Parts: sequence; structure tokens; C-alpha cells
Amino acid sequence: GALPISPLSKQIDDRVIDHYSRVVVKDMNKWGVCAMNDFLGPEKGSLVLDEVLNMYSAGLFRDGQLVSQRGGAGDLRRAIRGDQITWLDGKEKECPNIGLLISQVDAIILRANKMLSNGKMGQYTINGRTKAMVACYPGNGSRYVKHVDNPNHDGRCVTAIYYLNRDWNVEQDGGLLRIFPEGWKDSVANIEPIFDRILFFWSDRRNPHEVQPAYRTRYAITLWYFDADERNMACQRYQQERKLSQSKNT
Ligand SMILES: COc1ccc2cc(-c3cnc(C(=O)NCC(=O)O)c(O)c3)ccc2c1
Ligand SMILES: [Mn+2]
Repeated sequence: GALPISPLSKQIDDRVIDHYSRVVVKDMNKWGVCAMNDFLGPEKGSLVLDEVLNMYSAGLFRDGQLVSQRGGAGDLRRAIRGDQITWLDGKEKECPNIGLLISQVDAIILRANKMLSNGKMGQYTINGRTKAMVACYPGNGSRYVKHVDNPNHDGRCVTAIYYLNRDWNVEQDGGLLRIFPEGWKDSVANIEPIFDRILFFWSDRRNPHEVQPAYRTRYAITLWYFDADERNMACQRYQQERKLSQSKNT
């Protein structure tokens, strides 16, 4: 199905953004992965968490769709990905603090833009993103099998995930995000989904990853950023396919 899309927000607190964008550019161009702790600070982080908990208890989350229909409903789908999700554009009046988080991440990505190499001696031109996906793994062993976010050039170049889980203990609670970066030979990135941590990684085949079974409710907010050229190509291909299928049906 189509990915929900939102316009980028504008700039805020400059020095902080400048520092974070330098770290992101350096780590992404070197490792393809960038994790930073204490992103919003405890107060703002707690306000974001409270807004997510309120939405969850209001029953606004739905079972995460599968891109391919093979999952179908019920157990097989849950075996592939057990998360429940809801989409936000960040302007909702019920969650101003999620809106603040989104504008912070937008500001970092906009500042890092044109400095993020696309791995082929070129740069990405990031000009948009999906809506924010708020995800909850309910903690009944729910997991997400190893996958690539953007295996077929749908335009997404950077995945940004903000974690909200206080006192998370991976030994007991599971829910580790394990990334298998292509260029890292046999070593992997083990990312614990801890409170107020933000993570960036290339969305394409360079970063297969899995969410290991979670035994405690696990929350995260994900944004996917588009590269202008790849997105344009993807939209053109989609238009062609639609025309073809319509001509076949007529
Ligand atoms: C067509 O509609 C949709 C709607 C939502 C979709 C969500 C995902 C997705 C992808 N990756 C992860 C992940 O890797 N999480 C890592 C972590 O939480 O640490 C995740 O939780 C969710 C994929 C495809 C989707 C298609
Ligand atoms: Mn993923």
C-alpha cells in the first residue's frame, strides 16, 4: 500500500541541530548507522512517551500491515511482524510533543542534507518524508523478522527511529534491534530500544535488520526520509504500472 507522506517542518534551536547533524553525517557516511542517546532530554522525552501511551490506551493502534499479502491475517502475519501502529503527521493538537520530536529530526536531516552520501560517490537530496509511524510491540514475544525497509527503490533513503522504553533490560525484555550492515562483514549492530535514544540508518539493502522477540510492551516512533530522485523515479514507475494494469483490465 502507499506510504503516508508529510511535508518537512522548519528549523528550531540552531546549535543543537548543528551538532547533531555533524554526528549524523559522520556516522552515516562511515558506518551507515548512527545512534545518539538523551536526544530530547528526560522532560521532553517523558512528554512524548505520555502522548504515545495516551494514544495506545485510546485504542488508536492497528496491527501493522504486511507489504506483501503472503502474511494475510492472524498468526502468520504476527509471526512475521507483531507490531501495532498508527500514523501521525505531527500537527495533531493531542500530541504537540511528538510534533516537537518530528521537527527536531526534520531539522537535523535538513541540515545534514546534501552531505549524506548515497554510497555511489553522490549525495542524497532529501525533500520529504513519510508521516511518523508510532509502533508498539505488545510484548507477547512479538517480533519483526529480518527485513530491509526499502528493498526496491521506493524512494526512502534514511530510517529514523526514536525509542521510548524506560529501564529496558534486553536480557529479560528482549526487543533488541539487530542490524546486519552490508559493509561490516560478520559483525552486527545491536541497538537496545532505550528511552530517549534516536537511531538513523540507510533504509536500503545495506541494512537488513530484525526486531528480536519482545516480552514487554515496546514503543518506537519511526520516520522515513525520501531522496528526491529515487522518489520521483518510484512515482513514475508506479504511474506506468497503474496505466499498464488499467489497459490490461479494459
Ligand atoms: C504498507 O503499509 C505499511 C505500514 C507500516 C509498515 C511498517 C514497517 C516497519 C518496518 N520496520 C520496522 C522496524 O524495523 N522496526 C525496528 C525497531 O522498532 O527497532 C517496523 O517496526 C515497522 C514496514 C512496512 C510497513 C508498511
Ligand atoms: Mn525495519
